[in-house]
Amino acid sequence: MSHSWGYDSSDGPAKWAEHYPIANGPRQSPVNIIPSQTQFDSSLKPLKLQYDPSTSKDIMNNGHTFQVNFLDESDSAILTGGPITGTYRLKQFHFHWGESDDKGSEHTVDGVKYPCELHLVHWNTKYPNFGEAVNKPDGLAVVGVFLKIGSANPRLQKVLDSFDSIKAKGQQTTFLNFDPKNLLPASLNFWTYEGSLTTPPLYESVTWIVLKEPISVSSAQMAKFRSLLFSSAGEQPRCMCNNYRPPQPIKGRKVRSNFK
Ligand SMILES: COc1ccc([C@H]2OC(=S)NC2=O)c(OC)c1
Ligand SMILES: [Zn+2]
Repeated sequence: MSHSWGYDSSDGPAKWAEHYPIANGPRQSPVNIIPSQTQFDSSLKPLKLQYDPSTSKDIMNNGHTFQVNFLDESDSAILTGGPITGTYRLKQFHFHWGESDDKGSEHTVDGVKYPCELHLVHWNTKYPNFGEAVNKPDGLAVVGVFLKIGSANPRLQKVLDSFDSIKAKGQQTTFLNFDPKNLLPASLNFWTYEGSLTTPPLYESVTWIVLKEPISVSSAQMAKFRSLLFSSAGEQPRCMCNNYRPPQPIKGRKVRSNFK
């Protein structure tokens, strides 16, 4: 049975290595991206995200974040191009955020934290399913999108409106006809590097594709993220926030960009 973990001082990122020694591995995520130390790679292909809103299924509070799950039995919602070879299928997306607007993202840029970071999770169809792909070195491709405080983002509204139904851990509700393409910025300029899951089991299975351009979120919308709970219904309520891992050592890895 997997060991319970969280984000408090008693069970958070500083303690994960006790039960998940890969936490100190060679390709851990997130990392601090230092643009002046990244390398432009002209061989990187344009990123191609072909999503199908009819594949969105439900939205759930898993006790660590909330995630929107997608039907992934066919190549309806796929990621191709960029740094990856082959076809990766969209499985879910979720977010990480802080207790205040000055922190919350997992990746940082020149040490700058954003209030929130979106992860669009895709698995390599060379494997039969997500469960088989999740621990393979080329198993996953996660597109990371920063959220920056500004005007309210109407494209987040359907997600925010579902929060009353998934306030507590384990709660889930139908979430149909949502197009995650609407959560992407105008530019698909990206940084890419080889990394890992950012929570236990911390598998070193992720090709990271972090978009340079953030999308907007208002401070009021961020406050709604913080209305969710880590705790189950009936338990002492614990605010779902600060569910981010800090940047990990780069350990000689190169971060490449598809832009100059
Ligand atoms: C079992 O599936 C998992 C488990 C953990 C993660 C974490 O790794 C990243 S990245 N964000 C997370 O919350 C995951 O995301 C792809 C998928
Ligand atoms: Zn994540």
